[in-house]
Formats: sequence, structure tokens, C-alpha cells
Amino acid sequence: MSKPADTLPARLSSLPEPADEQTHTDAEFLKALGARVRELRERRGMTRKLVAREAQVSERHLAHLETGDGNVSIVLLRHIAQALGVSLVELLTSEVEDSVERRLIRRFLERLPQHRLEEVIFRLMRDFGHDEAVRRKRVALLGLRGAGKSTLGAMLAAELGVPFIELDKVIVSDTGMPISEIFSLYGQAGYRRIEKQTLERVMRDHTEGVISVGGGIVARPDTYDFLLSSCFTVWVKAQPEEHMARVIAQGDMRPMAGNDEAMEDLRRILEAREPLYSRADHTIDTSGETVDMSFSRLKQLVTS
Ligand SMILES: Nc1ncnc2c1ncn2[C@@H]1O[C@H](COP(=O)(O)OP(=O)(O)O)[C@@H](O)[C@H]1O
Ligand SMILES: O=C(O)C1=C[C@@H](OP(=O)(O)O)[C@@H](O)[C@H](O)C1
Ligand SMILES: [Mg+2]
Repeated sequence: MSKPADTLPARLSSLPEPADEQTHTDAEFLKALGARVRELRERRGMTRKLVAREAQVSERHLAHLETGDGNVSIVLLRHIAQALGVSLVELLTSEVEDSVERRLIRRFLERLPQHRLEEVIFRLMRDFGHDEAVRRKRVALLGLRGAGKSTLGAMLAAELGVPFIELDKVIVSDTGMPISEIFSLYGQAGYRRIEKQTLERVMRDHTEGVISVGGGIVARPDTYDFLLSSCFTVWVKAQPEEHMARVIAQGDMRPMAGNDEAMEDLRRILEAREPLYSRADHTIDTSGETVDMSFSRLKQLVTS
């Protein structure tokens, strides 16, 4: 049998009835939601009229929502979130629950134009995706054929006492096919797919090492971003004429030799890839240098 209210201790009798309490919290929630919608709208410099039009709600309805007087449907709320360029979750999460840092980061990102976001992702992945110390334990050499990746990479790995991994050799051994056959069977896209999977596995298996990757790895942004964020990367560079001379000197007469246009093609490829290769942590230009000279510079770069 329950006690009459007037016999309850004062502390308990002053508490609101559960139903009243619920109404109160609901009202608070709607008020906070309204304030958040308004704040986001104002931060974007959008008028109520504009948001209402884009979200396909009446201006009156939106005004009610903003003052905490309207209980909007979830579907309309989704439209409003879209008009404001945020997710439903973001709309529902009160910023008060966020740290100052998160709030600042979010505001900073909101102001950045869409085309800069890719660069932000890359930088975040590179600088924070892996512990910087861990990343520096894996050195990746990239650049066009004949740059000296295999030559310098083997020397560096021996010097550091870590494994030397040539990504194309791993692919050949995994597939049991020479590179040329993989290209002719699966095309460039197929090769790049295998290359991506192989790189991911190599990264899982090796926390340290020197890795030499094929010049064309930059063709797939996701693979390249992954490489940049997982390794300390060095672009091994040379003049187009030297690339050509070295490859021919190795006896490899494939695509470049015996063709008047080959030199021109090589220049074009190098030029087109320059902005991509430049994203590496460092560049060493080996033009006009002996192997030993380039190696001592590479060693200094990696060990300093
Ligand atoms: N400064 C230099 N640095 C690296 N390699 C050089 C240099 N000068 C000449 N070479 C020669 O160039 C060739 C580079 O070939 P390789 O290491 O197979 O390049 P990649 O693996 O980048 O295709 C080697 O034969 C090497 O001896
Ligand atoms: O551009 C590429 O992806 C490739 C370059 C070559 O490597 P090197 O640059 O070591 O010669 C070799 O791995 C393969 O033909 C794929
Ligand atoms: Mg090589």
C-alpha cells in the first residue's frame, strides 16, 4: 500500500512526478536542438528562408523548430540536416558534449572548400595515421624506372640491417607470373589492384624494412596515400636522359629504347608525375652522381 504524498519525506515530495520530468527533458531537448539548428544556419550565413526552401519545409515550421516549439519529424530533420550540410548525428549531438578541440577542428573543416578536404585527409593520415616513429622505420623508395630504387634500396637495407622488399618481386612471386604477363592479362587496373593488396600485406608483415615500389604506384590515389601514411618516403629522382641511359645500360630495351618518341614519353611521364612524387617526405636527385654519392646522401637523410 502506498503512503499518501503528505507523509513522504520533504526531499522526495519536492521531486516532479515522472511524467512531468519527462515533459521537461523533452522540452529541453527540443530547445537545444532548435538552438543548434539556428547556430549552424547562422554559421553558414544562410537565411531561414533559404534553409526552409532547400529542406522543403515551411519557414514557419523551421522558425518553430529553432525556438524549440516544434516537434519536427525525423524525415524533415534529415532534410534540414542536408540543407545545412551536416549529418543527422551531428545535428543531434550537442556541441556542449564536445571538447573545445573537437569543436575547433569541426569549425575549421566546415570553412574549408570541398576540394581542400582531400589534402587534409592525406596530411592527417600521414602525420597521425601511424605513430611517426613507427612510420620512419619503414623507408619506401619511389620514382621512375632506372632511378636507382633497387640499387640504393638494397644498400640501405644492408646498412640498417633490415629486410629489403621489392614490391614488384613480391607480386611476381605471389602470382607466379612475370609483370608483363600480369599487365597483358589483367591490364594496368588489374596490376594496380594486386599491387594495393600486396602493399597492404607487406605493411602488415613488416614493421621495419626498406621497400622499393614501382614507378606507377602513384596512379591509384588510395594505394599512394596508404604508402605515404605508412612509410617514410623518398622520391629517387634523375633527369629523363639518365633514366633512359641507366635502363638501357642494364640491357633492358623495353618500352623506352629503339623508339624516337620514347624520350619524349619519358619526359611527359616524369612531368605528369612530378606533383605526385613531390608528396614524398624527401627527394634525392641522383643526376650526375655516382651510386656511392647518392647512397651516402640517402643514408644521411634516413638516419638523421
Ligand atoms: N647515382 C646513382 N644512383 C643510383 N643508381 C645509379 C646512379 N648512377 C648510376 N646508377 C645505376 O642506375 C641503375 C639504376 O637501376 P635500378 O636500381 O634497378 O633502378 P630502379 O629500381 O629505380 O628501376 C643501376 O644500374 C645503377 O648502378
Ligand atoms: O611503374 C611500375 O609500376 C613498374 C615499374 C617497374 O619497377 P622499377 O621502377 O623498379 O623498374 C616494375 O616494377 C613494373 O614494371 C611496374
Ligand atoms: Mg627496381
